[in-house]
Amino acid sequence: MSKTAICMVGAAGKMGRRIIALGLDDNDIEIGGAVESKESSFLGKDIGEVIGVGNLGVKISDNIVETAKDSDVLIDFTFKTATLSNLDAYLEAGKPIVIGTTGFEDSEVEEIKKLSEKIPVLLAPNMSLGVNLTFKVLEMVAKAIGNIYDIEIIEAHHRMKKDAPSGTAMKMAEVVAKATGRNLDSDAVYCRRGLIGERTDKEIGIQTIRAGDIVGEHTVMFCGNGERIEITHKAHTRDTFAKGALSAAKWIKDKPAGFYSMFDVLNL
Ligand SMILES: NC(=O)C1=CN([C@@H]2O[C@H](COP(=O)(O)OP(=O)(O)OC[C@H]3O[C@@H](n4cnc5c(N)ncnc54)[C@H](OP(=O)(O)O)[C@@H]3O)[C@@H](O)[C@H]2O)C=CC1
Ligand SMILES: O=C(O)C1=N[C@H](C(=O)O)C[C@H](O)C1
Repeated sequence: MSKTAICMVGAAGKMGRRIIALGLDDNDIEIGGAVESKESSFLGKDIGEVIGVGNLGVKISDNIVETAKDSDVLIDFTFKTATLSNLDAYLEAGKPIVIGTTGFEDSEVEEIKKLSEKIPVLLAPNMSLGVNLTFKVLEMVAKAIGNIYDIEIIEAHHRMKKDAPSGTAMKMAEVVAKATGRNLDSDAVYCRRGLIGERTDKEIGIQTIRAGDIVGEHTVMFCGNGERIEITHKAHTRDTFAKGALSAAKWIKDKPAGFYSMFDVLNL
């Protein structure tokens, strides 16, 4: 297998740093480029120096199109407004792209899907094997008992996370809503306070915790009278997501234009 050169957009961020560090340990990956925002204090610095592994000869740039020239695949872990404002540059770069950024509204996902008519795009709110397997388990459980038992989703993340609920929690909600014939626009309840009255059968509760350095935890509860099932995934390290992003980059390198997810990479 020939090597896959990656251009990391959001290179100095928490995920960008781990993807580059693990990429350096991977014989099938090369670091082709590193991109940060126009305002970044890291511009012009070597990404290897920034992540503490010594000079790699890869300077951090704010020019996506130029930087992507030395890469096979782009990887974006930034912030939703950054991803959306970079879409034109991604099209001009013309390389396959893996997007791990979260927080997109449905209309914004449609914008990303438009890009996938021209280039291969993989969008996934969570790149871990365990979470993607959990999506499948949730579909099965929700189909079996989701219309008899109450469904609640709880997610917990570190204090620096900017979007809520997490992209993973929203995907879990989407999976159980689809499996039980519900509509998140009308049936999702994001937090409760005050004289809220009895719970309805249809609602899917989605609760958010932000605290300390929690990497990422998701629990979906199916609660009946006399018992409950809790399906939980806990990420112990960001490397779990970073490894998934690198697998996705290798997988998408030779794919035709289209809209892909981690299910395609993992054959789920
Ligand atoms: N799919 C998955 O498996 C996972 C997804 N995520 C998601 O990935 C995203 C990033 O997470 P995380 O790394 O923790 O966040 P960070 O804030 O640590 O990193 C984001 C990086 O992107 C940079 N950035 C901002 N705007 C631009 C721009 N226009 N062009 C290039 N770079 C830019 C930021 O710079 P600055 O700080 O200067 O703004 C920062 O360095 C989030 O949406 C998160 O939810 C996270 C983990 C796993
Ligand atoms: O911001 C994070 O850290 C994470 N974000 C993703 C999400 O929003 O689902 C995935 C993971 O849980 C970590």
